[in-house]
Amino acid sequence: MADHDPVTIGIVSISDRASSGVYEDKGLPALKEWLGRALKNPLTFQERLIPDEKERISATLIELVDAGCSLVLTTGGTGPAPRDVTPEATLLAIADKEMPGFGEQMRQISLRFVPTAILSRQVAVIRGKSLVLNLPGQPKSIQETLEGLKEDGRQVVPGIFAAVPYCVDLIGGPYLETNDEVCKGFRPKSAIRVK
Ligand SMILES: Nc1ncnc2c1ncn2[C@@H]1O[C@H](COP(=O)(O)OP(=O)(O)OP(=O)(O)O)[C@@H](O)[C@H]1O
Ligand SMILES: Nc1nc2c(c(=O)[nH]1)N[C@H]1C(S)=C(S)[C@@H](COP(=O)(O)O)O[C@H]1N2
Repeated sequence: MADHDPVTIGIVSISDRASSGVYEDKGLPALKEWLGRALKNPLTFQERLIPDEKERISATLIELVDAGCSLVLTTGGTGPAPRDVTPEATLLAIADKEMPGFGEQMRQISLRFVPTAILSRQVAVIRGKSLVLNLPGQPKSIQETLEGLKEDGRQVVPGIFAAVPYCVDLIGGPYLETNDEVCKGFRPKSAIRVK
């Protein structure tokens, strides 16, 4: 059976300059492109491009969770600069639970690409039936963190997305199915849906 659960995904680009038109936003296109390649499910995106403002970020994340997004991905605003407040907006205002493994793994992956990876304070949280993940702002970091590092086709460091489908199962969301050549989602055998 080729049917896959439909899924609504919130994608949020957080950048003062992209949201005010100083430069073109590359975060939302990069997120859509990668998720479209990685998932077999029919996808609906809810897109937002907003400045680095804590209240605005929290309100946007809450709105997307309330709109039924099973997954919400942010990009940008995770660094140490005064206006980088995405982790605070994600944690303090909207989290039911923190999921520290995602941020830890992202920094491990990113260290294979840039030594400044440790400057990214990204977090992941559960709110209701939604998983909210912060990614760094550099557009190329989206693929790097979601997909991990491959060398000669071999997965050297797993991307964080490998753990997303099972996490979404556990919070009562749709059954996400990955294109394994992009990113192989991992589930324990007992959680694999029989076709
Ligand atoms: N949404 C985006 N679209 C295109 N490029 C971006 C975007 N966000 C970040 N970048 C690029 O990545 C770099 C580092 O991102 P960072 O989030 O630290 O930006 P920033 O210096 O805080 O500024 P801003 O919030 O105005 O994007 C930026 O200088 C820019 O070159
Ligand atoms: N994979 C990856 N992670 C990365 C980067 C990158 O280029 N690739 N840039 C780093 C840098 S320079 C910073 S300052 C932090 C925070 O970035 P942000 O404020 O754009 O979210 O992410 C880090 N993580």
